[in-house]
Amino acid sequence: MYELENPSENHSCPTSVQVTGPLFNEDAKSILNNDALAFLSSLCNRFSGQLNSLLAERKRKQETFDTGVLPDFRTDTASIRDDRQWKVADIPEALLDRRVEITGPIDRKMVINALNSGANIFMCCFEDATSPTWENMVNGQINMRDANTGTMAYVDPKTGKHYQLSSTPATLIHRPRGLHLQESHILFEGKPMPASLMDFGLYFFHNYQSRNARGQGVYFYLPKLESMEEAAWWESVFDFTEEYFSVETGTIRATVLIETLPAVFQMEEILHAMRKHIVGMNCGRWDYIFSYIKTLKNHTDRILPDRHAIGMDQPFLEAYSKRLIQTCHRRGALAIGGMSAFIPSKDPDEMARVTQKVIEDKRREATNGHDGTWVAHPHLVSLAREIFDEYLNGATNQRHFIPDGSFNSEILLRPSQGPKDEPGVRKNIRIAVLYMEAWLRGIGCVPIYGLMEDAATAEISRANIWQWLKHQVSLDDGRPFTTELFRAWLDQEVKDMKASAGNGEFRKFDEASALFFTLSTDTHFADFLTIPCYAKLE
Ligand SMILES: CC(=O)SCCNC(=O)CCNC(=O)[C@H](O)C(C)(C)COP(=O)(O)OP(=O)(O)OC[C@H]1O[C@@H](n2cnc3c(N)ncnc32)[C@H](O)[C@@H]1OP(=O)(O)O
Ligand SMILES: O=CC(=O)O
Ligand SMILES: [Mg+2]
Repeated sequence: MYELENPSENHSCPTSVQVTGPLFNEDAKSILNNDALAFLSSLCNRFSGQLNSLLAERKRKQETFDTGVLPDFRTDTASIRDDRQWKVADIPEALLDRRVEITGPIDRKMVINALNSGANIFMCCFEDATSPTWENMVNGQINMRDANTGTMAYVDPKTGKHYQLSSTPATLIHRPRGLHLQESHILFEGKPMPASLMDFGLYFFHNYQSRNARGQGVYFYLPKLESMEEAAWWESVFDFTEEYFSVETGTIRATVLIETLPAVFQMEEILHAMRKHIVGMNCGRWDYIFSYIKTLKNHTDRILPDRHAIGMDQPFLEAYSKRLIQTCHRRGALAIGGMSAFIPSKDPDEMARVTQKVIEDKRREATNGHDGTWVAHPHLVSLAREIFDEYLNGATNQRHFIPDGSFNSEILLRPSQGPKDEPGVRKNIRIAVLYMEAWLRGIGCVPIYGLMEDAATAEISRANIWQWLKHQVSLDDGRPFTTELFRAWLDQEVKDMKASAGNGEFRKFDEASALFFTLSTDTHFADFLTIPCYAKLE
């Protein structure tokens, strides 16, 4: 049994938790009220120590991969995989039809636009698409609260345009920050609290009643898990929370992103560990590609070619998608596809190309057996819906379909071929610097060269460059890719970008390029670029 604190009592502020960020308005004060802080304190008290051990275990595993060991299926959990009987809990009605899911950052206008977009689901992203300034994170919670009570409205100060929620909004799913991130504006016992617990805890605290009033539970997308132990940790957080607030087991429902290479070898175990709360898994393809590079960074036989040559038709990615579908459908869970990063263009020729790319991607996913997919922009919702409608033929999902094949470790790890050239390096430099520059200004998702770029996609550019430098790969024209060459190209590109950006707009260029140079040339590969960037955020 847990020691419960009654949430209806008016707690005084728990001394173990200290808010150091400003409570900048009445809404911010109400989000961080004493009862909410008491709950955060209970979560930290019970779960932050375990979280530190899980993060230490990630490092330990990575050290073995760095010595040349390859990820593989676990022998100690074979009985979970071999037992054909168990299934995940029944999926609630509100989460059965997920043909189209729009994702987006947490600012007020975007939240309203996404909820009104006609998609089945809106995955509101506190992770890849958000730069976690204190103001962004607190405002994000205010927006979530108002979205769930249905009272959300907004007037754009630039255009005067008025926004309000439609009567049939998408179902809201909250994506908290990953386990690796901390929130430096809330201290638990004097140290920054786990960001995942802050986002999860505040979202649950402020929304479980309004969601219950709509006849729905509280839904989460969980990012960047690496093992069944991490899944079991989340399951305990859910059990604890449901007991703390005296709500039914299964009030919380989660969809887990399979977006790390270690996790693809433990999908059944993750479903099993979370079987009371999990409803599905999602192919978070961008972080997955990043994780492939990161996990295998020392393996010279698996260096990835240029980022732009890595599409879902690569054998290792095709196998990942199909194995995820096979695993989910066998266990009664949904298998959601990933994000095509193409975004609409005002140029008709470019728009025709984008449309074709998105159609190809969504067709591939529907044919593989996914139950639904992600889009990055409201204008792509109907395109994705038409394709899934066509393939699902009137049904809301295709859980009955189980792809054939063994999708073993050989194919999941199969090396990829493709170009390694100067234009690829230069593009990676530009994307990484432009993205980090925006992030340092509090913007977590930006359109760059017709693609949506967020923390996951920018990581691929950063990791591509680090890996090529570490191994001094030979470019296709025969030149070794050295630090000197990189420095010269980085300086040229930054000069160019500054010139075309105009005065004042890109205030953080120098900071971003200095950080990027260090991240790319350091002998130690930083686990996530957002960790050193966060230290510079405010
Ligand atoms: C790898 C992953 O993790 S994927 C998941 C995380 N990433 C994301 O969620 C990315 C989501 N997409 C976006 O953030 C945006 O589409 C961007 C930043 C790429 C482009 O945004 P913009 O430059 O504003 O695009 P654009 O000018 O075409 O927008 C047109 C309208 O659509 C809205 N819009 C665009 N994308 C979205 C979105 N994802 N959600 C809600 N509204 C959106 C804009 O707010 C704008 O609204 P307005 O006409 O009322 O002003
Ligand atoms: O979160 C999604 C991804 O592709 O990364
Ligand atoms: Mg991701």
